[in-house]
Amino acid sequence: MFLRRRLLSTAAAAASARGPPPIRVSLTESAGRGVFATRPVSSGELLHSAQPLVSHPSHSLLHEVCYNCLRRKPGEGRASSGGYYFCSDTCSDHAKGFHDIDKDVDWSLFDYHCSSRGLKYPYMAKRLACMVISGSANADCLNILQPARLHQGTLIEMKEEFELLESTLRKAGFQEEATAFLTIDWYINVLARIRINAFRIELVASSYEDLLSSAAASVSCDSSVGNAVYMLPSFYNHDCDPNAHIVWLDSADAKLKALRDIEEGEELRICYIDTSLDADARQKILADGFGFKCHCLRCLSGD
Ligand SMILES: C[S@@+](CC[C@H](N)C(=O)[O-])C[C@H]1O[C@@H](n2cnc3c(N)ncnc32)[C@H](O)[C@@H]1O
Repeated sequence: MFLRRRLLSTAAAAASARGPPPIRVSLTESAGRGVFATRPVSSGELLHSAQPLVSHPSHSLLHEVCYNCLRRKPGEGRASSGGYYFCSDTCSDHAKGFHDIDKDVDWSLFDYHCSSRGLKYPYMAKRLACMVISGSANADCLNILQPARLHQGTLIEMKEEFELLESTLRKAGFQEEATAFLTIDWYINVLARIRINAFRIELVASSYEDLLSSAAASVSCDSSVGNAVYMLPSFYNHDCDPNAHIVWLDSADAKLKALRDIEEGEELRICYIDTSLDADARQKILADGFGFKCHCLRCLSGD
């Protein structure tokens, strides 16, 4: 057993020094597409990193984290003309597309609508809309991701959000051709994908100051710095006893890591929810939020 583990980790270490990430996306038997290991992977190994397709800070931390990468502001940050903080010139340059659009728009009605209802996903749709208007993203860039099935009540709420987003952008006077993509169908398509695929980002404290701010944030129930949607991480299926996990060190750049030794060909699965919940609570959240019944070994054992 010991020798096998050593061989596995030596092979994985040698392979990780070269080449592309040790994963491929293909069809599973019962959970749509999934991510599979293309070689043995050892516990703790970094599978790959991923940058967000779209992200947005939590509303309450809008001026406390980088408007682009969600890194926490260390004491005195550099405010931009719109009052947002960017942690570096790279982030400020990267955000130029959507920030040039959204800084001149009066978002007060849209913000009030979302913040008074505790809505976070419309902010990501708003950011994507600004990215599309600026030409830094395609309107259909999330279409490859799996959409959620939406209920009638949700569709009615989305129509209201859409009308606010659309009227806010129209009032700002953008050329009609730049906003031609902005239809109710576009909005529903985007939100349906964000609902299933968005990650709530909680940073791992990388310094004593970070530790203190995340401790303070957890007391005020604000431990998440924002939300983001990624491409590859969206193809990972769920398991209540996962063999991989997603972590964020100091920004929205995600790291996918193995939680144990993994064989070549094994499916890599992460846990979408709090693993400490009991089986009934887990099943309810997965059915309501993600639309599936979990048949993982842990659920089957009733744990
Ligand atoms: C983030 S996506 C994962 C990738 C997805 N399978 C695809 O084809 O794009 C989440 C969706 O995958 C499916 N899924 C994930 N884990 C599953 C599981 N353990 N059992 C059944 N379906 C699962 C569900 O439809 C869920 O809403």
